[in-house]
Amino acid sequence: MFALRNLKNGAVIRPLSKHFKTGSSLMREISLLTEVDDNNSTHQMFTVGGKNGFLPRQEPLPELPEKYSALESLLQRMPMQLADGSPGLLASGQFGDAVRDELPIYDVDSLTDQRLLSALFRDYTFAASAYLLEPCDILYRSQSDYGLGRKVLPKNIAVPLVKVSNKINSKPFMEYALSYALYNYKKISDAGGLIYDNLALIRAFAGSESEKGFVLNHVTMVSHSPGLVRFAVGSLNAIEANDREKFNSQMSGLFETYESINKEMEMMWSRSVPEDYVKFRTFIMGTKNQTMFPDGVIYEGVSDNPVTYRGESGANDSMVPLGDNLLQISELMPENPLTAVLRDFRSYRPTNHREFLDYVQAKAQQLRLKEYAMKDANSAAIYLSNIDQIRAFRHRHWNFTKEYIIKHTSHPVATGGSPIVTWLPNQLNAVLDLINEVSNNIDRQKLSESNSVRVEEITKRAQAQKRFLDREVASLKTKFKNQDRTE
Ligand code: HEM
Repeated sequence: MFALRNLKNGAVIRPLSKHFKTGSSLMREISLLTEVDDNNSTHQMFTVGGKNGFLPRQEPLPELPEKYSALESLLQRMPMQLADGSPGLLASGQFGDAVRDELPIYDVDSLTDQRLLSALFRDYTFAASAYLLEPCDILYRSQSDYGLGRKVLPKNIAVPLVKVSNKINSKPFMEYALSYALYNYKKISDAGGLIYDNLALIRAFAGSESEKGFVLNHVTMVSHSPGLVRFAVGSLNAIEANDREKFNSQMSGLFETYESINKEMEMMWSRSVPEDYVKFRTFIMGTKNQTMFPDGVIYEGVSDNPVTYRGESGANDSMVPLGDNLLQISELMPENPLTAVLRDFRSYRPTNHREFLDYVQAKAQQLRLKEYAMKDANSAAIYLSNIDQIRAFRHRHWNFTKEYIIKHTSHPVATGGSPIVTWLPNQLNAVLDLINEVSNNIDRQKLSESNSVRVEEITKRAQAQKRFLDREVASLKTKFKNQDRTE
């Protein structure tokens, strides 16, 4: 059995149970583990830990076993451009026919090995998205219009996909962590680290350098997340022990980790060319709040009732939500339909991530992290610096969205189903407002010299960005329709 102790280096948090509820008295139920039983193949792949952070606890399985060779072969021949430069099935619009002709209904009933189940989930979701969106991609390439997707997911994908999803507790659709990004990398050299030059993609739609850069840049950012997990838990523990010095050092560690993540994010510009993004983006679109699927999708052999799901999106990453929850930003988001989308996004992630984030949110509320930070001017400055890192992330991210998407398409909805010009600014605005509020409540006289300069810089920048953002969104709203529509 696992020992329930505090999180330390190398620890994982137990795949949480049906028993978890948010509420102060139930906090202990998410007791943190100190030992990983890597040999236990029935433990889910995504267990948050001080060693692996938000990445899977074992490297993703890069290739399916021989028994699934028809699926493996389809996925290897699928990308627009294959490794040798020749066109794949999606380039000629032959993927759908190949699925119908070649793919048996694999029996997955007896499977319990989570590493294999996760690989099958990744691969069936790739096949499902390619199948459903292939007609949209063909039309978009000639007319910059997505038209309609396929309405029925055939049973040779739908049936095993739903079964595998149930076994790993996810929705039966392409997902950020479990499919496209965080379960889609392999190391080139086993001995090497999780750095960009040592990583390759397992599956792809376009097969281009830009798609590789887009996906793997997420992975290299998330490779810093073990620090986030350790410092977040450390900050909460420090408040519980009323140890201000430790609180400040843990929050400083958190700040430095976010800074490294933001620095890594900046590499996106050189690793993935903005003009290329719309070429593979079609395949990561969802079926919810998208014109391509006005009636949803029927999963043949599963149910006659159509279903819809949000598409793959970094919005399902856990690093920024961790900051939002720990720093008590989440509860300050405005109550509006856009914020409801933010909450809905949070259900599209591995269960253990979700439970960890819920835990952090409830614990930060219970311990009143913000209030604790604000009681001491220098703690407040470090707290503000962390909020500023969340701002830096959202600000750069908004710039990505303008350069990679808004400049190249008039489609009004992002892959996750959020309105393209209002949703991201909704959260960025809330963070800018919070910076203003926190900064106004810091007693500047009590700050060290360096913290004084830091607070001043952060405040001025946030005020300037706020003025600019408001004008920018007002202008963009005149060009994009239905930007208040979220369902
Ligand atoms: C070219 C690069 C990128 C583009 C064009 C882009 C685009 C978008 C868009 C349009 C959304 C809105 C949600 C939706 O899909 O409906 C979104 C959300 C989000 N993406 Fe990205 N993204 C990029 C890179 C990244 C990276 C590298 C990360 C790192 C993990 C990331 C994390 C997020 C997060 C956390 C959100 C939610 C933002 C919030 O809570 O305010 N994205 N992204």
